This record gives sequence, C-alpha cells and structure tokens, in this order.
Amino acid sequence: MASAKVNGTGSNVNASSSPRMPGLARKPSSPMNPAFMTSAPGKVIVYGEHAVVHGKAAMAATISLRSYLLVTTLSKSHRTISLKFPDIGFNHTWNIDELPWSTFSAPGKKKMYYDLVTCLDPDLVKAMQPHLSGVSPEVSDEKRKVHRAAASSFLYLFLSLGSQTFPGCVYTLRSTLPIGAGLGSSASISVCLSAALLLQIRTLAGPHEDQPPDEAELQLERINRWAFVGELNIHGNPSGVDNTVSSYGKAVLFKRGDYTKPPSTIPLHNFPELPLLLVNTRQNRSTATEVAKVGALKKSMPAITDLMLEAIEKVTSTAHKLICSPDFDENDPKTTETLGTLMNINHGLLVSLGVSHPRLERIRELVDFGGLGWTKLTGAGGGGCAITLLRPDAAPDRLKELEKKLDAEDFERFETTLGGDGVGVLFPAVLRQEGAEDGSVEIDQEAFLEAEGEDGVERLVGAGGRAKKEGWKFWRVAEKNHYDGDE
Ligand SMILES: Nc1ncnc2c1ncn2[C@@H]1O[C@H](COP(=O)(O)OP(=O)(O)OP(=O)(O)O)[C@@H](O)[C@H]1O
Ligand SMILES: C[C@@](O)(CCO)CC(=O)[O-]
Repeated sequence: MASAKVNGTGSNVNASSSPRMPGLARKPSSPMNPAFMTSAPGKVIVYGEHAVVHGKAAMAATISLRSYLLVTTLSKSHRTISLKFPDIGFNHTWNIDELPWSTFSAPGKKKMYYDLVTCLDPDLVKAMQPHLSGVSPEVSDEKRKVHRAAASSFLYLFLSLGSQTFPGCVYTLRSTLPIGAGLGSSASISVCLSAALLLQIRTLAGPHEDQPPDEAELQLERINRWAFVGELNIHGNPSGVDNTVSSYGKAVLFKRGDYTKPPSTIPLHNFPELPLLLVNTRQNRSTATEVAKVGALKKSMPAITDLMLEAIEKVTSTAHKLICSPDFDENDPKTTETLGTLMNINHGLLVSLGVSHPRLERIRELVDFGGLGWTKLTGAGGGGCAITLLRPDAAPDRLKELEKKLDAEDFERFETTLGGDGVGVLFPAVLRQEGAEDGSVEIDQEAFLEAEGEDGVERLVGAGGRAKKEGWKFWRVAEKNHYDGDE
C-alpha cells in the first residue's frame, strides 16, 4: 500500500504524520474539490424480464450487492481523465483536450443535464470511435468488448454532460456484483457514473436528511435519465428497469410503452421480505445477446411471441395486485404459494422464449427435487442467476442438502437482502471512524483499489448490506400507488 496519497486538490498528502488506520488516510483540512464517492445497487427482476423490453410491466427489487465509484480531482496542470476499473482489468487515460468536444457541443447535438435522451445519436457515437479504438488493444476480443462497453458508457456521458473546461479526474470503480450474471452490474455502474458526473457539474441538490420527497424524486429522475444513456451504450436496447430500480432503491413496478416519454415507475414500499435463494450458474452471457434473441423470435413468430409477452405481463400485474391489496399478509403461507406459483409460470414462459440455459434448469431441478420452493431465472437469462422463493416449511436438513449439491456442482450461492437503498453519495469521501485523530478518515484510492474481494470493498466503503458505514446519504422518495407515465 502506498504511503502517500493524492487528495482532492491533487497535492500529495503524507498520511504518516499521524497514526494510520489500516487502509485509510488522514483527512486533509479543506480540499477545494474533495474526493467523493457514489454507489448504486444491483437488482433482481422478480417478474417480467424481457417482456419489459417490449413495453410490458416488470417488478424488480434491489439487492445488497453494490458498485462503488471513487472520484478524485487532479490538479489544474493534469489535463487527463482516467478510468481505473480493476474488476474487469481495465485502465485507460484520455487527454481531455483531444476529445471530440466540438461534435458533442455542436448546435442540435448539445444536450442539457435535464434533457430526456432516449436513444444514442449515431454522429456522436461515430465521433467517439477514434477514442475507443485505442482501448485495450492487447487483450482478447471478448475482453475488449467488455472494456469498450464500459469505456463507451463513461465517454458518452462525460462528453454529453461535461465540457472542455472539466478538471482532470480519476474514476476508480469497484463492484461486489458478479458481471453478466443478470444482477444489473451494468446498470449499477451507469447509475454511479451518472450521479458522479451530475454532481461534478453541480446539477444535483442533496441528498440531505430534510429534503422534501418531491425534490429528491427530481434528483433521482435526473440521475436515472442519464444512467439509461449509459445503459444504451452497453446494452443496445435496454428497457431501463435495471437503472431505475438501482437509482430509486427498494422495489419498483416499471413500464415503458412509449420510448419518447419517461417510463412509469411505481415505488413499492411494501415489497415483502421474501426468503430468496440467489444462485449464479457462473455461465456468463451478454444481456444484449439475450434481448436480441427474443427480438428475433418476435420477428419470426409475432403472434405466439406476443401472447407469451402478454402472459408474462399478466403474471406481473397479478403479483402487483396481490402485494398492493389492503389485506396483503406476507407471512401467510398462501401468499408465498401464490407468489411462488407466479414465479414458476414466469420461468416457463421465459424457457419458451428461448432464454433459459441447461445450468439454470439444473438449479430448478435440484430445488424441485427437494420440494423446497419455486425457481425462475432472473435478468436476461442464457446463464446468469436464478432466484428461488423458499417454502416457509422447507426442512432445514433438505435445504442444507441442496446447498451441498449446488456447491458440488460449482454453482455460486449469494446471501443478499432485497429492497435496500438506491443510489448513494459519500461527499466528501470521508468516513466516521472511531479512534481516528478527528473522528473521521478519508478513503484512500490505493486502499480502495487493493481492497480484497467483495468483503474487503464492503468493509472499506460499504453503503449497504451488513457493513453499512455512517456518512453515506440517499435520496428518499414518497410512496405512490398510481402510474404517472404512459400506460
Ligand atoms: N465492475 C465492473 N467494472 C467495470 N465494468 C463493469 C463492471 N460491471 C459491469 N460492467 C460493464 O457492464 C457490462 C455487463 O453488462 P450486462 O448487461 O451484459 O450484464 P449485467 O448488467 O450484469 O446483467 P443484466 O443486465 O442481465 O442484469 C460489462 O461488459 C462491463 O462493460
Ligand atoms: C432482459 C431485461 O429485461 C432485463 C435485464 O436485467 C433487459 C432489459 O430490461 O433491459
């Protein structure tokens, strides 16, 4: 670990003059542009994936696995923007003055932070290409795709929201989410990037404790709109459900019929605490590919595909009605039975749409064999993760047996809680720490880069789950029970 660090103003601060907390550096007195962090969660889609791309409603909830972005501003003489994304082995630096600012700010092309952007501008995409072609030339084609997707998502947002006068910065990203597993890793990084850039151009109010919910909602909508643009760069044809639940937090019912209008988003504050088992097949795939598969089926067999998508929407709306009914009781075994049966039906329809995978079917088989609950794939499918709603009366020894089998067959099990906070901000990147000189410590970039695995990241900067640290702030929205977008 380095003994010196770069602080918010770019000067080197030697932290060794006072006793050093492991992994953390002493807080500098008053930096002008302090380092700060944003964080956003992953998600599970409980009902409605794929159908949501075709204008149907979907229900999704956040999980406690999250991405974290540390933004460090460099001194004035540094005219570079660097991305450090160690999870995918990606580092890249651009010279700010060489980027295609004139194309992005040309009349008719320039977008304002409050604009609604629903598709990528082909001229802007083209202008970025020379700056993406130098990205990771040394790695395999497959890896380069992953690197370029992340780089283009950042660059499009940076050039749309920033300007040539932007200060040099380093964006360091770590995530506790598996990538390409259906848990919304791309959306969570798009939300982190969108929130960070909007904060840097000073267009966000809060978050703060006594912020009126209406004002908080406006900030979240702004972050979410640009996160969707980030997703457009990675996915091709995203519905926007992943970035929406990642921005708003908790759980949402989401629907986007008309892509030229904002989607309809209903926060589900009474989303039940479902006893879910989340299992990763470790079979990576790309969301864009799976979405394209359903698109192709719809083209070749429109009538049948439409019926299946409509049936999926019926599943989602039935679950939504149940959750919102006045006599809803999440502890009633009949409720679990109904929600579980709806999951099974939803999975069957996804199988018919061609987006399951033998490894996903194997998870379902093992759960069904033990009579332990109801299983469906979650996210894009084609591999990735499955969720199982466990029966309230599932015998503990049978559950243990299932876990053993899953481990033996190289599946990955996750412990996660549903319905946590959405996008969060740690400004400045300082955490309260008992025993530190003035009760707080600044997050050190080196330590953040080197934090070991998911536990190390959570222990250092955690904004959710078990290791939640004081200092993180979240925008809070009010409860709503009606659609306010297109229906
Ligand atoms: N930790 C990370 N660091 C850098 N880039 C990341 C990270 N996580 C995700 N990405 C970017 O997101 C892409 C993965 O997006 P993809 O939509 O295929 O998977 P997902 O978001 O995990 O799954 P789903 O959309 O089904 O929920 C990667 O190719 C990469 O560009
Ligand atoms: C498969 C999909 O419905 C969910 C991916 O998490 C794609 C999308 O909504 O963008």
